[in-house]
Amino acid sequence: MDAVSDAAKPVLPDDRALVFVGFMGAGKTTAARRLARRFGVEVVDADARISERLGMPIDRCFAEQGEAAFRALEEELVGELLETARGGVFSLGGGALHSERIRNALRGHTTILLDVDVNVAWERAAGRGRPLARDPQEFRELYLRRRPMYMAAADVVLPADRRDRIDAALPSILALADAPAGTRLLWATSASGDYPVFVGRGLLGATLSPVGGNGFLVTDDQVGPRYADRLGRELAATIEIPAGETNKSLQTAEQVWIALGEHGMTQSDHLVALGGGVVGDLAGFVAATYQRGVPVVQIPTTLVAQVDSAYGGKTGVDLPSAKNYVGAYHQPSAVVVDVDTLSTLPREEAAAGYAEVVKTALIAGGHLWERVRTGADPDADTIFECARTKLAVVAMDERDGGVRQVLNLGHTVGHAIETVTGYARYRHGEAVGLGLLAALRLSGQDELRDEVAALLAARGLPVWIDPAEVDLDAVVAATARDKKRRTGQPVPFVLLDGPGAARPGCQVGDEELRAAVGELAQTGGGAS
Ligand SMILES: Nc1ncnc2c1ncn2[C@@H]1O[C@H](COP(=O)(O)OP(=O)(O)OP(=O)(O)O)[C@@H](O)[C@H]1O
Ligand SMILES: O=C(O)C1=C[C@@H](O)[C@@H](O)[C@H](O)C1
Ligand SMILES: [Mg+2]
Repeated sequence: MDAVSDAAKPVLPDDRALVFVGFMGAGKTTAARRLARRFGVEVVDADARISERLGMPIDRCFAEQGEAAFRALEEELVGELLETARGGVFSLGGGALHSERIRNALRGHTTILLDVDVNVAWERAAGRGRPLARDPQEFRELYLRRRPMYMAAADVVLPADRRDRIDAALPSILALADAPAGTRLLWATSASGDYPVFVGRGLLGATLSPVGGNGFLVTDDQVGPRYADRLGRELAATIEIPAGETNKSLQTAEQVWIALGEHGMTQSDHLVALGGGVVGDLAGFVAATYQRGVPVVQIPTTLVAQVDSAYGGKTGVDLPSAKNYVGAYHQPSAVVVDVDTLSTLPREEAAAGYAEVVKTALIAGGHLWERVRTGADPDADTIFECARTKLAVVAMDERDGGVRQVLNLGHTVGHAIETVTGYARYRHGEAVGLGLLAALRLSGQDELRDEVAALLAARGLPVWIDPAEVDLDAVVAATARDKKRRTGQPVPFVLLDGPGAARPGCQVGDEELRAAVGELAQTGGGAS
C-alpha cells in the first residue's frame, strides 16, 4: 500500500542504484533517461561514458583497437562506477555482464533486465553501425548465449515492448528495497492489465502488494492453519474451504460468495488467495464474479501454483463431466510467491508440481530445459523462469486465441484422465505427466519421451496407467469434450517438435490418439 501512495512522487533510493541491463536494442538508454527525468537526476549511460573516455565512438574503437580493448575499458570504468555508486540511474552496455567484476558490483544495486524479443532487438539495433549488430545469425546466437547471464543477474525482469512499462512497474521496483534480500520481481503484462509477481523467501509477511482496501482471505483447511497468521496483515475475514480438487466446484464457490456477503466485502476490497491451484482457481473465479469483479492477490503455496496456475488469469471450477468448464479470465492484481512455503508441501504434491515444471521447460527449451533435464530440484530461480516463460506466452495471447494453447501441452489427455477418474485418483500434475507422455508419443519424440518418463519416474510420478483401474476408452472419449474444441472442429492438440518448439492447433487421428493413450497402459513396470 505504501507503494501506491509513493507512486506519484517516487523517491530514488540513496543506498543503491537502479541499473538497466539487457541486449542491444532492449531500450536501456531510453528507459534510464525516462526514469532519471522523473527523479530529476542525470542518467549514467555506460556506453556514453566509455565513448567520452575513448574520445571516439564505440564502433571506431571496435574497428581500430578490437573488442578486447573495449571490454577492458568497459570493465574498469563501469566496475568503478558501480562499486562507488550509492544511488542513481544507470544504463549498461549489452555486453557488460561478461565481466565478473561488473556482475559482482551489481549485487549491491537493483538490476533491471529489459527483456526484449530477439527479432525486436534486431529491428531496433541493426543498420546503425553497432559492431555486434551486423549479421542476423550471429546476433541471434549472441542473444541466446547471453540470455542466461542476464536472467541470473536480474532482480527485476521487465518486458521491453513499451516505453511506459517502467512507469507502471516503478512502485513495485521501489518496494523491493524493503523486501527480504534476494526477492525478485517479474512484471506480468496482458491485454487486460499488468501486475507484479514477487518471488523470494520469507515473503508471506512482506508488505509488497499494491492493492488497497480490506483483504478477505480464501484458503483451505491444510494451508490456512499453517500459514494464514504469517501474512502479517489485517484481514477482514478468513474463509476456509476443504482441501482437494473435488472441492473446486460451483457449490464451494457459492459458499464463498455467501460468506463474503455476510462479512460485508465491498468493491473497494480485495481477495487474498492463499493455497494451491484449487484455492487459486476457485478464489480467482469468486473474485471475477463477486459483485461482478473484485481484485485478487494470489499467494500460491504449491509448486503447481507457483510455476503455473497462479499466473495468467484463468480461473474457474470443474463440472463433474469436465475439468475447468465454468470460469472467467481474471488477472490477479499481484502474485506473491514465497518459496519457503514449499518446505511443508507433501512429497506427492511437490512431485505433481514437478510435472508442470517439465512441461514449462519443454515449451521454453533453451537454458530452462537444460537446467530441468538434469533432474535438479526446482529452486526459486527455476520457479521464476517458469513464471517468466508462461507470462511471455500470456502477454501475446491472453484469451487462448492461438499461441497460449501451447501451455496446454500434455493437458488434453491429462484433463481427460482427471475427469474419467472423478478428480480423485490423480493429482492434476500427475495426470499432466501422463498427458505429456501421450503428447510426446503423438509428436513422434520417442527419445524425448523416454527422457521425460525417466524424469517423472525419478520423482515417483506415474508413467503408466493400470487399465483395470482407468477406462482408457473413456479417456479417449473425454478428450473430445476438451474446452479447446470449437463447434464442428476436432480437438486441437499441442505437439512438440523438440524442446522450445511447441506447435498448437494440431490435428490427431482417432487411431493415433487411441494408440498413444493405450501405450500408457503397456509400459507397466515403471513407477505407478
Ligand atoms: N519500448 C520501446 N518501444 C519502441 N522502441 C523503443 C523502445 N525502447 C527503445 N526503443 C527504440 O529502440 C532503439 C534502441 O533503444 P536504446 O538505444 O534505448 O537501446 P539500448 O538498450 O540502450 O541499446 P544498446 O545496447 O545498443 O545501447 C532506439 O531507437 C529507441 O528509441
Ligand atoms: O552488446 C554488446 O556487446 C555491446 C552493446 C553496446 O551497448 C556497446 O556497449 C557495444 O557496442 C557492445
Ligand atoms: Mg544504450
